[in-house]
Amino acid sequence: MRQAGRSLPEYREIRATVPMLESCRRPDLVTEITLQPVRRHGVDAAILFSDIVVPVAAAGVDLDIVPGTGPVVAEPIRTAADVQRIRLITREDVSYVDEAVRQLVAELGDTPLIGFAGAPFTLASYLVEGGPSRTHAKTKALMYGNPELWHALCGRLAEVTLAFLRVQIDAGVSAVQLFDSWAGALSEADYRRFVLPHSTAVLSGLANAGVPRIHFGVGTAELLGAMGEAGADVVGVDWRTPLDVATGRIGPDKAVQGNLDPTVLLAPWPVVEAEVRRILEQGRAAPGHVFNLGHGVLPETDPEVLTRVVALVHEVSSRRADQG
Ligand SMILES: Cc1c2[nH]c(c1CCC(=O)O)Cc1[nH]c(c(CCC(=O)O)c1C)Cc1[nH]c(c(CCC(=O)O)c1C)Cc1[nH]c(c(C)c1CCC(=O)O)C2
Repeated sequence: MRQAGRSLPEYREIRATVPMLESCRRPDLVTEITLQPVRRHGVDAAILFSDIVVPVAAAGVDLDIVPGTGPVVAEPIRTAADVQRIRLITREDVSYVDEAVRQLVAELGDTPLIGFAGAPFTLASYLVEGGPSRTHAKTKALMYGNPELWHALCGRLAEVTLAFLRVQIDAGVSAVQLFDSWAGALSEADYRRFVLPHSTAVLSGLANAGVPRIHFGVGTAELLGAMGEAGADVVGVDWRTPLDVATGRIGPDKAVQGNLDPTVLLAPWPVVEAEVRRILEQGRAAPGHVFNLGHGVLPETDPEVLTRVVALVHEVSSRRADQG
């Protein structure tokens, strides 16, 4: 998720003079920004500072990340010729990511680094719409109206994504997360027909890579089972579905990640504490639970509250470990 960064003054200071995409392409800044939440909060893992559109830009798509809006594409992808414009990427195209990951792995020591990429549907939505969309109307119109072109686009995006994740894994990340943030816009039937094959191509392509794979979306209560089938080891759950219910849908053989509502962090501490404890309890239904928010940290979050949440999660889990 766009997580800790935006709430931190030290992050805002760096970003005050450097545009988002440029900061993702400078290994020194990627390293510093990635380390900031680890230093400040003592989280158990670092998430690489990058963005889901970084590999798409490296593949030749003219785009920018506009503050307060998100990714904006200069010429949206709508035809077969447009799909051809998305090149396959090599390590050289994203050498700054390769370099940043190597630097980070050296600096982080025992703290694992999580790499990531956007999943084909969520990337396709930005590319087809030309920017963020509430309804994903143009994306769905293409999907329903020209399935052949849709599958060509998602097939190409799956190849780019797989190549991007392989670069990160070769450089040393300990786990990867595939973000299908907007998959919750689809019915399960449409998800299975139009999206699952492409997300499966990415996740199953990494089956022998030796790192755990996390698959995340928002508003995916009805899709949790299908998203688990895409081949992840861990399924991310937003705050709408309690983790024990989610485990019932995903099945007993996969871990879960989540699922604190990011807005709860704006509430008084006793409310936050009760929610964290409830989530840790309900997470016990799964064979593993990665405590996290259900989506990204809101920029107005008080960083002190985040530090306190991390400490509370550590306290509860170490007490549990003592009790066997
Ligand atoms: C959908 C999506 C995007 N980017 C991402 C997703 C999938 C996860 C999710 O659903 O949150 C993933 C992402 N983006 C970013 C990270 C790195 C981890 C982190 O620093 O938190 C990660 C994992 C940096 C970022 N990516 C972005 C920021 C904010 C840039 C800033 O304002 O400083 C960060 C830290 C920009 C971005 N990039 C995107 C959006 C919607 C935005 C926010 C636009 C806004 O509200 O201003 C696309």
